[in-house]
Amino acid sequence: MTTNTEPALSTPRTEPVISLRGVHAELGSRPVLRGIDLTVRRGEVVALLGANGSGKSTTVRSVIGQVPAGTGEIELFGTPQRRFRDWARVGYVPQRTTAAGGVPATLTEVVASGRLSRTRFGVFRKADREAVRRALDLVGMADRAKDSVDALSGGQHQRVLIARALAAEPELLILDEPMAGVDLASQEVLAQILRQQVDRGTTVLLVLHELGPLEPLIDRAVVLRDGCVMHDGPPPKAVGQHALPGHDHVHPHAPAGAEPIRTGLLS
Ligand SMILES: Nc1ncnc2c1ncn2[C@@H]1O[C@H](COP(=O)(O)OP(=O)(O)OP(=O)(O)O)[C@@H](O)[C@H]1O
Repeated sequence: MTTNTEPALSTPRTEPVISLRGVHAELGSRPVLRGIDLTVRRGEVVALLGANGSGKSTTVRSVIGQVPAGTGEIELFGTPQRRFRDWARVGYVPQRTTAAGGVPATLTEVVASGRLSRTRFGVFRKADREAVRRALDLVGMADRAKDSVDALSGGQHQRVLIARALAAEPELLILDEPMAGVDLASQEVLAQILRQQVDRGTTVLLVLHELGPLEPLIDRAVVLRDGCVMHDGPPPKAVGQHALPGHDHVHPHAPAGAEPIRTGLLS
């Protein structure tokens, strides 16, 4: 008899939740993604990094079908994206939007819109109303449930958008720069919320400019440049732009007006 002390090959973590192979995409007839390979496995927290315009948002938007992929393959939970219908399993927090988009709405109404995918014909049952309340509670905004989203700060908006994504109790969370325009205190709150989700086994793909307070959560960093993957591996260790591989660097003895020395991945 043999005793198997190795983890089973079928451990949930090996299951790809997102899989992109050779993905190309064009926007305005300009190639923006030029052969992206990216796999995110169940339970992983993967940060997508890169300079402005390197294709991070386009990559996540292609995953959720907002940008049509030209060539290449995209799979979600092992199903080709064009056949994937189970969108309630995916929570998405877009980049730099306000929760209301100019439409008067309460926090509950905005968060409830994220639950629609779990309802039958848009009818909210008790379990759905509870899920909405729970999502607001998770982001610490339950006491503001009936307030208008117009009255929120940038960090609070972001929390509501995360609650909207959490309302469907997704297995995969995709967040596009969740920390952008968010004050430090709210960043800590957002990091705490994400930590709870990760502890529950939620898979996370997030676009970041720098790791910041999320650094301890990140399993892997994928760095893009000009629509290509430049690095896929351990996240950079320290916090801040200077810690990221490849920040632009002007040598102290360089002549005035000299071009920055491009040191690597993020330039
Ligand atoms: N709708 C569009 N039409 C044409 N080009 C676009 C469109 N959206 C984005 N682009 C271009 O595609 C490239 C990649 O944009 P994308 O938003 O994916 O980059 P990013 O890495 O997320 O940048 P940032 O960090 O500034 O958000 C950029 O050059 C951008 O100008």
